[in-house]
Amino acid sequence: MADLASRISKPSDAPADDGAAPAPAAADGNGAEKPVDEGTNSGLVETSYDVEVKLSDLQADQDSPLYSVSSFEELGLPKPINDGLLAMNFKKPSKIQERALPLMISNPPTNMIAQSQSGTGKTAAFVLTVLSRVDLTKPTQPQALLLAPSRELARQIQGVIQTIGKFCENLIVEAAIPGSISRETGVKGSVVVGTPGTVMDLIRRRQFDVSQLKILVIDEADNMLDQQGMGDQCVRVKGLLPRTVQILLFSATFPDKVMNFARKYAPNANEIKLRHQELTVKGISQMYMDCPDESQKYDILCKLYGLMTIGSSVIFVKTRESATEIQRRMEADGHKVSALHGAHEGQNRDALLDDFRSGRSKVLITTNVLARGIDVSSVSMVINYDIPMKGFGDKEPDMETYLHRIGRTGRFGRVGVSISFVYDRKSFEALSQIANYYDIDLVQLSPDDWDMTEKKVQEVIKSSRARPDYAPNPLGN
Ligand SMILES: Nc1ncnc2c1ncn2[C@@H]1O[C@H](COP(=O)(O)OP(=O)(O)OP(=O)(O)O)[C@@H](O)[C@H]1O
Repeated sequence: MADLASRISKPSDAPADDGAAPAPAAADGNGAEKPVDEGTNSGLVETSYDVEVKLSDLQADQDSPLYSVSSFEELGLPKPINDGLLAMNFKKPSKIQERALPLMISNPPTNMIAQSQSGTGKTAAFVLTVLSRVDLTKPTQPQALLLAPSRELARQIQGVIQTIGKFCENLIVEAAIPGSISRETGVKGSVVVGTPGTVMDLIRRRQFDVSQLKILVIDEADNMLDQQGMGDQCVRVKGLLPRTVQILLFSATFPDKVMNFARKYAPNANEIKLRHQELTVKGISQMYMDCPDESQKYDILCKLYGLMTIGSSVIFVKTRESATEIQRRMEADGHKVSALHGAHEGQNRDALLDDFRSGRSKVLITTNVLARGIDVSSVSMVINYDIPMKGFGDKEPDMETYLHRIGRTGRFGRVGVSISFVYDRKSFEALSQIANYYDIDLVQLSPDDWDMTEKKVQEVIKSSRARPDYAPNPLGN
């Protein structure tokens, strides 16, 4: 407890936007108050003034992971790819894009292990490399394979490739996730994005010809290569590919243990690494809620509901059962929430996430299945209802999962809030270790001072509006 105590700011010590994105440039509107969401019982109110943070300001700040000096044109990518970037309104590369792309697109192809904070544009970095390698005169010959840990992330990456590649004639991008590839035709695209199990099945059944693959990308690579998880499958997939394949491994986190394995998996790779103290995104204000005991967590969550619906929010819980149970109770209490986890059918999961992306649903309760990679820019709050733990018997805090979960907000220079619920010595100590590891000062919220809680959280959320120089994401998020 002492550790966490040294890491926290009491409500009166620090402004709510401590550690948030650079100072807001302007406030417009008159600050008039209006009810947040009729039909909720939170009684919270929303002030209507927006605050603008210009992306161009962030990209001029040398300390920002979005900083860069060059332009996409300088990379010399083919015109259809540059046109795709223009259509996305990507004006300048982020730091990871600027550093990694020249190394990845050069010839002869070299492997890459690349790390960069959540929401800083790793996807576009590897997607541009993939597009630069594909020969569009062979549209049905698989040439690039991208692996991701969840069907949602695979679908999202497929969408990004299709969007950036929309001017690349004959580009066919297929998703290799359960139920997506017809048994009769097999894989008939030049780019394939999938989950390892399905990809493995397709290759084994000879429905996916990998003989001409030039590039293998593994997103969330530390998770994918972990021997406790999908490591074996990724090793087997690689064993079936041509030996010359270029391997790109990307993640926001690379614990040392996995890094050693990653170096064997992608030999002689260029490496872009960060220290763990550099991993948190400034725009995310990290807070914690000091709950008196476990039974009160649910009531506190319901009290926060009004704030959660100002933008969109994700609530992370430990198990599928508790996701379903919290959804049931919140709905019974008149709140509108969705729950997405691995027990749902694939297509049901797709529909739930599509609703959340489009804003039709604003509060999503989920498990670690959506902790990584999912990019929905309107998410302004993440709640760790349960602190992420790992190891047999949940003995240690899961540092990586914490970072990925809170990274669902604060995407590409936006601001957001994360609130981690603690209620006993174990959860307190786990969060304290996380705070020490990443060198973060967590702001304490108290359920006994609801006015202060509301003020601190609202101050951040209010400033999380879309930037004026950033076009809406063509994926609709
Ligand atoms: N150069 C750019 N200019 C403007 N927006 C960008 C640029 N590159 C990426 N983005 C946007 O930034 C957001 C976050 O990017 P992305 O999803 O690739 O993050 P990430 O680094 O993969 O994060 P995570 O570690 O959470 O997977 C996306 O909405 C993307 O469209």
